[in-house]
Amino acid sequence: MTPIEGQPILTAAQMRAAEDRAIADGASVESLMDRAGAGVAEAVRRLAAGSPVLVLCGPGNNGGDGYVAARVLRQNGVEVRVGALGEPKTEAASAARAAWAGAVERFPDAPLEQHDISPVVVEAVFGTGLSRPLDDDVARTINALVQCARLSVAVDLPSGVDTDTGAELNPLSLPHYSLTLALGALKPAHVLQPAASVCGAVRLLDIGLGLDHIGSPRENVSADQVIARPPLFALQAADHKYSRGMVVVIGGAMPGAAALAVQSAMRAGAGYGLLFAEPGTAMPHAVVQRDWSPQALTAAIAGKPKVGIVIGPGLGRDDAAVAKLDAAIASERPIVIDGDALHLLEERHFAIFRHRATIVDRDRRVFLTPHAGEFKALFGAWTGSKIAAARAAARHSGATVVFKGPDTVIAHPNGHTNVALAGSPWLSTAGTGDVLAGILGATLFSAPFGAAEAAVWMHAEAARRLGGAFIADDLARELSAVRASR
Ligand SMILES: NC(=O)C1=CN([C@@H]2O[C@H](COP(=O)(O)OP(=O)(O)OC[C@H]3O[C@@H](n4cnc5c(N)ncnc54)[C@H](OP(=O)(O)O)[C@@H]3O)[C@@H](O)[C@H]2O)[C@H](O)CC1
Ligand SMILES: [K+]
Repeated sequence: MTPIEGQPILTAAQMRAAEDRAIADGASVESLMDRAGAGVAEAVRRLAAGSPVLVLCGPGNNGGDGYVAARVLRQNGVEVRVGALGEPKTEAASAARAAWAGAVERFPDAPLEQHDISPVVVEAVFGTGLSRPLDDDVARTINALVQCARLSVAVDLPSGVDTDTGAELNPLSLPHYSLTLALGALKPAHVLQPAASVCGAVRLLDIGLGLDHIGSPRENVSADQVIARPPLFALQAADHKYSRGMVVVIGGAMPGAAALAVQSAMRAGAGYGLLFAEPGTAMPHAVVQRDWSPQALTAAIAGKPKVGIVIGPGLGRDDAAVAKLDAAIASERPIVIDGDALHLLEERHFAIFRHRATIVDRDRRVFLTPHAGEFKALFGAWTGSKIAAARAAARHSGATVVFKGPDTVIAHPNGHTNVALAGSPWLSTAGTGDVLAGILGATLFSAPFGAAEAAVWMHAEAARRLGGAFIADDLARELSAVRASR
């Protein structure tokens, strides 16, 4: 079982293509299924620790994996029952069914009884081949058995989630599994909500598909990946405040939000933090404050090689805010556009696209950090996969889009897309977006690969270290330790 940080994410169609390639290279569906079933059995045997196991098998190859797992578990002395939803419909699954020497109970032929319940449930009903919602009685039976189990393991995917979008296909909400064993590669449903929550812990099982080349720069095969712990540049003896990067936060009507952003930038490692805010805003002494004017911005950054602009937190949406955004865009420096500034782009009739030549075509890095509401306002309503929506938005705008949420997706204009694992739910508190925008200002110059990925990771890591019930100010303070650990 492999942890999933840094792993590639493949859609159902990409999985089928990978399976076809492996078969063309000499593997067989049976050999892949044997490896998948044996891997599931080994993991379940260890975790079940002697408890009896119920394996639920569907009609396709996901069910085939289940029959193999049942056989291997029994060979290893585990007490196993098999429940099947109909007869196998594929050759490989039929062969696996035939090799299972025990009884096969049918479900959901009768209402559940107490004796149907098992402390350990292995759910191999549907995987990537699920094509429509589950029948109600099937969904109810699986839900009840999974909910009553002490340990529930989904084989490849929990039945009832859409592989590519992470949507739940049934109106009845799905139970949360203890563990999902992703076979061969992660799929979007393992990282996108709500399915990611249904999966519980996710681990990867290698089934011999030979996917090592995926994500490597030489191969143009799916670059979507789970964000991993990022490398950050180590400080050098000769570093000084400007070599570490200067972050300029342009604030406005709500100075507290801009203050959070600039402090976060400095605690995340920027050498110099400059805030344009209302006079008198309370701030650590290390942060330099200036009164706003476009000329003051030009003067402050003139001759400085590493300057990142963060605009949006607490900016407001009045005429003064519009003028500030225009000046920030005109500065030609890398820019993080967040919060109110995203609304200004949208209110100005998708000015991002009017501005496109100004913002993007000068080999400049532009980051848009919308949450779901801002994303919809900027790019329109979306359906289907959040990964696909973010990718289209990045291509369309020419900016890197950090589509925030419990499943933050980072999409680059070149099509590369990365997804963060679900972070702490305690991040759902006011001001944490301002902190993220500030961190991104700092990682513009400290992350050798992917400033946005590094920022999202540091943000989540600070939250993880804090535990729970923190406020955005605590998150900003915790960044010092997170940065020092990298
Ligand atoms: N990718 C690999 O290299 C390997 C994957 N393996 C496992 O195989 C599954 C995918 O197997 P597949 O047979 O394609 O699909 P499923 O087992 O998920 O299910 C398909 C069958 O289920 C029927 N179906 C679909 N939706 C429903 C529904 N709502 N209710 C009832 N029946 C449904 C479908 O019938 P259709 O009418 O839609 O044709 C199929 O009969 C993958 O997830 C891995 O677990 C193997 O290990 C080999 C290597
Ligand atoms: K399953």
